[in-house]
Amino acid sequence: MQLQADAQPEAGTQLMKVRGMSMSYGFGASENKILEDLNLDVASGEFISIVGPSGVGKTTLLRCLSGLLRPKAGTIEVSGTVISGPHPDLAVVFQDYSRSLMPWMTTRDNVAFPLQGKGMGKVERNRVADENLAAVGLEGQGDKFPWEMSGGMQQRVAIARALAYNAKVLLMDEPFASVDAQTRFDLEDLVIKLKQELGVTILLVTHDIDEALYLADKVVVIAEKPATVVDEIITGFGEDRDQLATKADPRFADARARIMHRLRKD
Ligand SMILES: Nc1ncnc2c1ncn2[C@@H]1O[C@H](COP(=O)(O)OP(=O)(O)OP(=O)(O)O)[C@@H](O)[C@H]1O
Repeated sequence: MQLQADAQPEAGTQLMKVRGMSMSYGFGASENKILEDLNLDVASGEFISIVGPSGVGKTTLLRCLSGLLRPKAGTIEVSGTVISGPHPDLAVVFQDYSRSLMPWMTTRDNVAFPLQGKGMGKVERNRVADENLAAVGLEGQGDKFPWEMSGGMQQRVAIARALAYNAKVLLMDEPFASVDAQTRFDLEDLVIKLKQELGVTILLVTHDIDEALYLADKVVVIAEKPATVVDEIITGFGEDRDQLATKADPRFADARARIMHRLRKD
């Protein structure tokens, strides 16, 4: 699978830089401060999992990073440019695939649709869509409609759409929370493969500490109210990940204990 591997910036170069970011909902007496003075560095090719207590502001953080929400203070740089809204280098994959795919369009058309904005002709759009469907294990499925597919397959289509757009960073908000356990493991291994083969950078919000550790190069823990980054754990598991062996690694148990301890304090 080659796709856009060449289009990605050199691994390890800084791709996103967040400085002093604060976010709140409401104003004046009813202001609810969610995030405060949050800093984050994302290198090209890195897989970062974001964990934190329920309701702490993980989705709010991801929405700010994607440009869908505007922070109240601070800056977000993508590829050296401060962003103030959605950016072509960023693509979001939501938990609710059934609402993010358009049911009246075939899967090929769902993947190809955003490419119209890039001025690509129909033949080229369909070729790129089919290539990216193949990259997520859906070769030859382009004529199916989303409602003809399982939840896991639909989430693969949503990932293919983000890849087809040639995003440098995939921002994923609990993307596997609505599928069964085995499908979840398959999708986790799919994103590991996409990261390794395409060099795409991934930021994933999850409630699941094991998932966060299994997938990530770095786990970022956010906590407190308003929330900020309270811990960063470099997992150090390397490229070879296995659902059984990696999770049985003593470093996995140590890291899990460290995260749970940090979350219990909150
Ligand atoms: N659009 C909104 N308007 C007002 N308050 C909001 C809005 N969205 C979220 N909130 C509040 O902001 C806080 C953080 O919500 P957010 O969804 O970001 O947290 P989370 O960590 O992703 O939650 P969960 O763990 O339940 O997924 C919550 O108290 C929530 O009620």
